[in-house]
This record gives sequence, structure tokens and C-alpha cells, in this order.
Amino acid sequence: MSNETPAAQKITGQKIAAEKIAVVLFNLGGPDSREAVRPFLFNLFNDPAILRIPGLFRTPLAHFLAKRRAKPAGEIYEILGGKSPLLENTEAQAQALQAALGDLGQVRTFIAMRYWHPMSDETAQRVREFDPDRIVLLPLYPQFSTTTTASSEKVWFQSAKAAGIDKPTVTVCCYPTEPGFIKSAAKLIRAGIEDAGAAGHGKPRVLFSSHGLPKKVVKGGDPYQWQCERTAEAIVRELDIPGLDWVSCYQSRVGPLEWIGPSTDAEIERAGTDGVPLVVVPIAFVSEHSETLVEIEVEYRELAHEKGVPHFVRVPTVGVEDAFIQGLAGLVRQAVGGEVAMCSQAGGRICPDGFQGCPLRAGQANNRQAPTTASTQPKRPMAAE
Ligand SMILES: C=CC1=C(C)c2cc3[nH]c(cc4nc(cc5[nH]c(cc1n2)c(C)c5CCC(=O)O)C(CCC(=O)O)=C4C)c(C)c3C=C
Ligand SMILES: [Fe+2]
Ligand SMILES: [Fe+2]
Repeated sequence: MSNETPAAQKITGQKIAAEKIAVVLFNLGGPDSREAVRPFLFNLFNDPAILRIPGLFRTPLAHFLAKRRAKPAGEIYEILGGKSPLLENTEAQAQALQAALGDLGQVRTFIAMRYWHPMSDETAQRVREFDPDRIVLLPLYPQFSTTTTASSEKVWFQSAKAAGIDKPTVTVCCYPTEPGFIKSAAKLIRAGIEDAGAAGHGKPRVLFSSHGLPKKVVKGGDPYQWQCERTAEAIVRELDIPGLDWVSCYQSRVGPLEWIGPSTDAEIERAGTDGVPLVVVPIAFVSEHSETLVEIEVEYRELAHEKGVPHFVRVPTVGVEDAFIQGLAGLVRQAVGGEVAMCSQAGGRICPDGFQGCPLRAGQANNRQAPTTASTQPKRPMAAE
């Protein structure tokens, strides 16, 4: 007689989920102390997906940029008590997701941050100790970018190989219009629009603000901006508010390169000129950190005041909203139930032709038939390589 529990015998897709599954959540990471600000920035600028120049030049330049950025970045983290809250918030999401997957058998969630602890090497050791049958890589970035998801996936496979992990691995590449994500965002935005309306300054404008990217990354085929725009449109459809005034824009520019636009600053200025209240919604972040709690809440609020915007509302990120967590759980179930190494929210490629940075091949349900292991992971070029 089988000693499996009824829950472990549940059918998911074509598989019997009597497996041990590790779900590795990717996120950016943030400094956990004042001393960590500069080395965190160094790790960020030394990533070849961020600074796309040969390592010989990149590493000294990364040291220089980290030193230069440490002061303004340190001031930002000072407002948050000298550290980023990103890890705590990601831990809360990891816990909620693990609970939502409780019926799938032995599922454990892990966190692999790209630029600060716990980073891939540490997490790979912990995953190895857990000894899963299967691994699902789930970015906490709904929209795919070569600078975020692809960068995290690449270092994960390096760390997994170094840790001797050789288990089937499925990557969820993107979920820009996943219904639970969209529903959660719309619920929070609706409350923001009601707040703004109640202030009595007229109908507000909604700014869907995403983290920006240098234009040359997008020109190189990165689908991030295209996916951010699909997210904004899907939320607008879900809100279903006749005549809603909204715009998609981009925040957080750093460095001398030209970044994609319109910039969130310029949109705040335009709202001041037009005399309309603003509801600012971060749609490429799913938890709170310096970019939401300082850049939007403090800096953009001040700018809005200066520019004469009559009322300013910041909408919180989806965090541990139930529909969002259930949406993530659905993505994990889909990944576990399939036979592919990478899938989007729809299974196959959702990006139009021309986005060479999209890791799923056009016209195919998936890019590889069998789940990948650390030893079989093929090299996928970065869009700008
Ligand atoms: C959608 C997510 C993100 C993309 C795309 C992204 C690209 C990107 N970022 C930088 C430079 C910096 N980003 C910084 C902080 C930061 N970035 C993201 C997300 C994306 N970045 C997050 C969630 C955070 C906050 C981390 C935290 O506080 O916990 C920083 C450090 C802060 C600062 O100095 O302002 C830098 C620098 C580039 C250059 C880039 C694309 C090329
Ligand atoms: Fe960033
Ligand atoms: Fe894609």
C-alpha cells in the first residue's frame, strides 16, 4: 500500500505531485545595513546585464559608480532606517505562496536575491539540502527583462551547478497580465481613485509608473517596456471606469544614458500644469522598497506639491494580496504540470516578433521540451550581447 497522503496523490496536469518541489523566488535585493549600501551598488553595477561592457572595464567602473552613488542611495535608505525592507516583504510573499501551495505535496519556497543576501550561491546550498525532485524559478518581476529575470536566471544556473544541483528546473519567464496580479492591482487602485476623488479636486489621472530602462536595452530587443504597457492596459480593462484618465510612465532613471519615457517626473509636472490630482501606481514592483516608499512616497509627492498637483495618492504594491498570491500559485502549478523548461503565464511566447530578448521562441509552445538542469542549461544570449 502506498504511504502517500491523499494530498500528495493529487493530479496536477499530467503529473502525480508526490514530488518535493523547491520554488525559488527571484528578486533584486537591497542593502540590509548602512555598510551594505556600497557593496550592494557594486554588485548591481558589476552585473553584465546592467553595465554592458567587457568585465575588464566593467569592474573598475562598477567600483567608481558604486562609490559615487553610495551617498545619494545612502540618503534614500536612511529614510527607511538605513536599510531596504525588500527582504522582509519578499519573505512574507514566500510564506504566503508556500501556504497557498500546501495541497501540492512538499513544497518549499526559497529566495534568491540578485545583488544582496540571500544571493543565489547561498540559496542553492539551501535548495540542495532540501533535495527537491523539481525546481521552479519564479521571478517577482511580472514583466520579463534581460536586466532582471534573465540576469537572475543566469546566475541561478551557475550557482546550482556549483552546488551540484542537477534537478529538472522550470523557469516562469513572465506574467504581465496574470489575472490574479491584475485583479489585486485593480482593487488597490480603485481604492486610490476613490481616495483621490473624495479629496474634492476633480477626477484624478492614474500614472502607471514602472522602473525605467536605458533606451538602448529596449532597442536591443528587451520586451520589458512592451510588457509593462500590456500590464497597464489590462488593469485599465479590469477597472472598467468610463473615461479614466491614465498614462504609462517610467521612474528611477540613473546614469547618463537616455532612458525610456515618458518619465514619471515629466508626467507629474504635466499634471501640475493641467491641475489634475494624481494616483501613482507602481506596476513593475510587487512589494515595497526604496523605489516605492521613498522615490514615489517622498520624492514624487514633494515634486507634485512643488508643481501644483492638487492631490497625490500613492497606491501600494500587490504584496501579499490574496488574488496575487493565488495567481503566483497558479503559475507554479502550471510550471510543475508541464513538460517545458520555461513558460510564460500563457505557456508559450506572448511577446510579438522582433523582441530578441524574449527567451521563448516565436511560434513554439516553449523553447525546450524537457525541463532543464544546471548541467544542461543552454546559453541564452542577452538582448544586447
Ligand atoms: C522592474 C524592476 C527593475 C528593473 C527593470 C531595474 C533596472 C535597473 N536598475 C538600475 C539601477 C538601480 N536600481 C536600484 C534599485 C532598485 N531597482 C529595482 C528594480 C529594477 N531595476 C528595485 C526593486 C530596486 C530597489 C531595491 C531596494 O531598495 O531594496 C538602484 C539602487 C537605488 C538607487 O541608487 O537609486 C540602482 C542604482 C539600472 C541601471 C537598471 C537597468 C539597466
Ligand atoms: Fe533598479
Ligand atoms: Fe516574452
